[in-house]
Amino acid sequence: GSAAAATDPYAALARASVTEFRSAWDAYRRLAWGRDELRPLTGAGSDFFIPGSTLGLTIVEALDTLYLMELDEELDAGVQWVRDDLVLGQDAPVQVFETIIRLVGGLLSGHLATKDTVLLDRARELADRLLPAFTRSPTGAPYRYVNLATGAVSGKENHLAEIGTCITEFGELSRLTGDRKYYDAAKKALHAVYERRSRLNLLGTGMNVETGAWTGTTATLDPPVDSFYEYLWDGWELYRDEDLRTWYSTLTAAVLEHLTERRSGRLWFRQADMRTGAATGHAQSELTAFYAGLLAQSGRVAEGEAYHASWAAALRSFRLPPESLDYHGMRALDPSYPLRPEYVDSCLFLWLTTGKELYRRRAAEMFRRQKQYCKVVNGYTVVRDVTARPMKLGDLTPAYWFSENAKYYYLLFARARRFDYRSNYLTTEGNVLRGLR
Ligand SMILES: O=C1NC[C@H](CO)[C@@H](O)[C@@H]1O
Ligand SMILES: [Ca+2]
Repeated sequence: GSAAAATDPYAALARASVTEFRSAWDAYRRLAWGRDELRPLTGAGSDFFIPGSTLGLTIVEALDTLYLMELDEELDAGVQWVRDDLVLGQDAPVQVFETIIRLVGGLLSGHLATKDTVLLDRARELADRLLPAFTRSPTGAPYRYVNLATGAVSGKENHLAEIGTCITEFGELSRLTGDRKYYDAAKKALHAVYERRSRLNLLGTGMNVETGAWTGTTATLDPPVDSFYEYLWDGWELYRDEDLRTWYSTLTAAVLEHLTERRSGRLWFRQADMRTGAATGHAQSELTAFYAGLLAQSGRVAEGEAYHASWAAALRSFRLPPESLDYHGMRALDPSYPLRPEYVDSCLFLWLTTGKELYRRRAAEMFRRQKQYCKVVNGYTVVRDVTARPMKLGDLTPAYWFSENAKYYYLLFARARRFDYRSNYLTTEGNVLRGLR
């Protein structure tokens, strides 16, 4: 290779990131092609959205990763499956949030990568089937489920992340189709939550979308709230909607005032009563590790770096991040590791924001541990208990692994020719909506 390759310490990791992706992708193609997800130990497929049916989840989630890795034959096979075999009008309820971030987002990034208009048509058809969840809601906050064939809605008690994580996928659809109804529905949902914030500008965890009553009054960054905050900032970043920046700034100031906790010099985010601010818990989900990247992207670089350092310290106690930990004693509350991407998600965006090699080194360490503990004959599998020796493995390759982990490692190590490292946007599911070349 060129002289540069000889001196690039990440060239080997770049090649390895593609090799590891292919081990899982080839196993999926061989054993579960067209199914939502792969069970790598049993070598079977599994259903994510509708029992006994498929929406081709892993194929749709992998489309832009295949494009970035220049695996164009594989990409063509995936697009062909969407054109020939993806059936959307299924007479069954689907979870609106998961369908938007995974399928609408995956179809849109696949369209932006390939310019294939069928992928855009499918994204629009799917969004039109999901819209009744928003338009039938008295508050504008969407119902949790909608039947893709009949438009029947259900699940009036919904969570904040599920209510508020759609404005970038829906906004992109409005931009590409010229129809603002998608953006407007997503913004109305965000506002339905924002206008019910407490006097302290704190939010709860869930809402009755018919009455607007809070169903959970604990203020937290953990799921099921997490990406609500992410999409306020992202919506401002993509569409320069001043309302979204105001809502993000107001709510983030309250989070930093009432939820930050320093423990043994480490920065964490506790649970509190949304009305009084009184501390009510000190658990921390691994999913909240995304917040380190969001803080840095939204101008709070020091806090973002400090928070990522807390998770790097946690990784020195645990070989893989537990799903949830008690940061008062660094005890695993949920010892599973379902191949979560958030720690590496933040490595990528802290590296892009600060330029510090530290974040590529942390990502490389996580890549090595994922390979050491989660790699099996048919690709990668989840871990049921990271504290057991040897680790107890589960039997699933989550579709987000193809859209997130694998993509983030590649972008961090490979100097991807098809990615604009200076100007880009990735959704909470890792779908690239800006910056594909
Ligand atoms: O925002 C999300 N939450 C859960 C998954 C990854 O942990 C994934 O669907 C997405 O990143
Ligand atoms: Ca996410």
